[in-house]
Amino acid sequence: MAISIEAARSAPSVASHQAARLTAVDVVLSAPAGTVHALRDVDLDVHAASSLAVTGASGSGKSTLLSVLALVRRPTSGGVAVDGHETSGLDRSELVSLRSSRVGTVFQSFHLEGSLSAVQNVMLPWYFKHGRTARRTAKERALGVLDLLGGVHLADRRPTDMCEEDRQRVAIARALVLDPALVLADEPATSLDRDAADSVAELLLAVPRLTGAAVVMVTARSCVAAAADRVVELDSGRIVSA
Ligand SMILES: Nc1ncnc2c1ncn2[C@@H]1O[C@H](COP(=O)(O)OP(=O)(O)OP(=O)(O)O)[C@@H](O)[C@H]1O
Repeated sequence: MAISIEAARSAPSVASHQAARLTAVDVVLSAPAGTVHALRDVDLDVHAASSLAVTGASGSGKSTLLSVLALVRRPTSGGVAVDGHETSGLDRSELVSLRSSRVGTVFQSFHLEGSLSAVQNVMLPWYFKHGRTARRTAKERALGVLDLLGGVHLADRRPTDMCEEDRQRVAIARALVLDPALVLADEPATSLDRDAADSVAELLLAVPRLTGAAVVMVTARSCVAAAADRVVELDSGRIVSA
């Protein structure tokens, strides 16, 4: 049985706290010509069940911000909390565990497994977390999320037999299958034509309403940013408008 929109809405809620919180975050990176201050004194609350667009010129720190939120890059200084969990005291395996259970990521180039059907792709994070023991539950959950995103008809198709918009629909479903508090997307529609890009952006911006997750999306398109609940603009690693 597919999971309905109502069931997804009643999934564990993050409403009692922020989906993510950055406090005075600095990221300093080593570069051949010296050091680069990729993020400077960034304070940011990502509210549960809301969408946030991140904009800024090339090199302003957008991808670095997402990598910090994804718990992939530790800040040089400052605090990061995801879904109410402070991360500064966590070791690498604890960070990986928090990321895999509470953060979903949507990649520009989909990163779907071509030899698997859509529903099998969506089930993958479930298998990594729970093993193959709960196969039936995994499939029900995957079909439910595909249904939620208007993609249940794609379930048995392989990524190679779909248009790019539908591939990204499947990739978004995969990002949602473990019911994350936070979904991150770094320019998720760059490789798509304008109409498909709009549909993908629309779908991502609907996720907070559909599942209660917060969505943080890097976008260069002002119309997409304007459709988000909030916009932050970065300039040389600083938030210049929020
Ligand atoms: N691995 C790295 N090592 C050193 N410097 C880096 C590294 N990654 C990014 N930088 C630098 O950090 C700054 C911020 O980069 P970042 O990729 O976060 O910006 P961006 O806004 O996402 O840019 P773009 O829109 O071009 O992807 C830039 O000056 C960049 O050159």
